[in-house]
Amino acid sequence: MPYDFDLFVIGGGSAGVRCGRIAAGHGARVAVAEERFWGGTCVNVGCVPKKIMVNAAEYGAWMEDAAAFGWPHHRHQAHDWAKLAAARDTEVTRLSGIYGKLLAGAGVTSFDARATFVDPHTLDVGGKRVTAERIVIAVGGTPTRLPIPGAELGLISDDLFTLKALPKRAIVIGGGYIAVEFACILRGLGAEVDLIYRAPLPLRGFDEDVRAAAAEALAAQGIRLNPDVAPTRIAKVGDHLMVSKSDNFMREADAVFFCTGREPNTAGLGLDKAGLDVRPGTGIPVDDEHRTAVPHIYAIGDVIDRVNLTPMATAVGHALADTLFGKNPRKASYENVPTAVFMSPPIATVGLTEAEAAARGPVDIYVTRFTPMRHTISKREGRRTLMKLVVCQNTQKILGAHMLGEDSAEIMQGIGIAVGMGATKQDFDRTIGIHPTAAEEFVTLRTRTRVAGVQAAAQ
Ligand SMILES: Cc1cc2nc3c(=O)[nH]c(=O)nc-3n(C[C@H](O)[C@H](O)[C@H](O)COP(=O)(O)OP(=O)(O)OC[C@H]3O[C@@H](n4cnc5c(N)ncnc54)[C@H](O)[C@@H]3O)c2cc1C
Ligand SMILES: NC(=O)c1ccc[n+]([C@@H]2O[C@H](COP(=O)([O-])OP(=O)(O)OC[C@H]3O[C@@H](n4cnc5c(N)ncnc54)[C@H](O)[C@@H]3O)[C@@H](O)[C@H]2O)c1
Repeated sequence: MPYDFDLFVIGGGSAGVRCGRIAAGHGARVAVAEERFWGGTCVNVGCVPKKIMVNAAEYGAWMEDAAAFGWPHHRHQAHDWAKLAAARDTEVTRLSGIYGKLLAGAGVTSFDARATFVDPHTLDVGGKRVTAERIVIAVGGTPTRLPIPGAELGLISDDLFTLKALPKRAIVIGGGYIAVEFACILRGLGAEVDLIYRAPLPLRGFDEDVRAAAAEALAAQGIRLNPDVAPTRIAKVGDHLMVSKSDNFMREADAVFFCTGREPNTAGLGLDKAGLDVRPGTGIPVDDEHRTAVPHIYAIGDVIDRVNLTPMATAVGHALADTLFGKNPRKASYENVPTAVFMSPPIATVGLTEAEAAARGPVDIYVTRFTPMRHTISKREGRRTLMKLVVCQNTQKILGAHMLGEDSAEIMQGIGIAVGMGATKQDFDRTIGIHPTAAEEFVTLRTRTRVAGVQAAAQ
């Protein structure tokens, strides 16, 4: 039976647009449906508007730093939220438009509509029946709220980008990427911020030294840290909100943000009609070729809930299109994915944490902390840089590199190439530094700080 399309992609975000565009470039007849905004989360309510706001938040402190370098101190007025919002929205609209145009340019048929399964090869696309030989599910995820009384009074990450004004006092619940980034944005723009998280340190999953340094940096910029707290209730008291838990913990604010994770957008997609049995709120299971349990249906990006990052989504979408239509079967690797948390100062990392590496065998640990040159002059508190290398004792390969400090994300991209190529500590040591930079510390870490993982080796 002839199908309307060779490939139908559900979702016009990072993963879906790349997959559809590349498949069309290989000559496939492709359609992509997007129900909300072209470019998806990254462009509209994620990486892009977030990074613009991170930049905005940093400028305030830089203006103060500049005074120590002889510049007049100009920070007499409060930040102009409306001006920032307008500039941000203009950029987001521009980028979202580019995503739409990229598809049109590649010859993809675009549907501005929601797509749901009717049967394994048929979709309802905004009321129209469309068939496809292969289907890629790239529907992303949605922010979640905690199931506590008053949760509906709280905001989710999308809401930061539609707020009309900076809340004077904000509570951010969560200790992950979005929570710490949002806490720094709000604080940097002038809000009083409480960060409430259930663990002793924020950023579970990151290296322990980095987590401790992150907590220090957050506190130094005036963010009130509330570790080991799982809130149980939000209530409206007069014109403000109160977050509480069962003992006498209570915090008041004008806005409460839930930054407590995201869940895959599988609800109402008709997966059962496609023959897929997926538990609500969980990622769609796929094999290592991103094939679901139904062989002609694939799932990529945040909807599989594996590594929820834009470059991972696009890499996988691209590889899948090359595999299916480009006569170039290949996989994007989930190993050694570099990542950054754009808090202030940012964290960037690639490879294994000390704990992960030590569980596999003996490792040499190199750690350094220092005040970057800019802040020996500015005297700004809480800007100490942390750099760390985790090195396999047997092979001397770099298993992990971690940094908290200014420009860490820019620095870690290059380190990621070296780590991915299997660079050793000796390769790092023989590289000539660029002076004077913070980055040169990565190639001048001469003294081992400690050894870890000896117990794992003994077992
Ligand atoms: C606040 C925030 C900040 C982030 N910052 C970063 C960052 O700095 N760096 C980074 O690498 N990652 C970041 N991320 C993560 C990144 O945005 C995601 O990993 C990435 O967008 C995932 O792409 P995707 O294509 O899988 O999903 P999405 O981009 O979410 O795209 C899915 C699309 O599918 C559409 N859709 C859903 N259901 C249907 C349907 N039935 N029919 C039609 N369309 C449908 C949705 O509207 C959406 O546009 C951030 C995320 C958030 C929330
Ligand atoms: N800079 C970046 O690359 C970037 C930025 C933002 C988001 N992202 C991606 O988006 C994903 C989602 O971000 P996120 O911050 O929403 O998720 P996350 O998984 O990073 O953090 C969720 C936080 O919510 C907490 N939490 C979850 N359930 C809870 C509960 N019942 N009670 C109390 N706390 C609870 C967790 O402990 C954690 O601290 C990230 O994992 C990341 O992959 C990336």
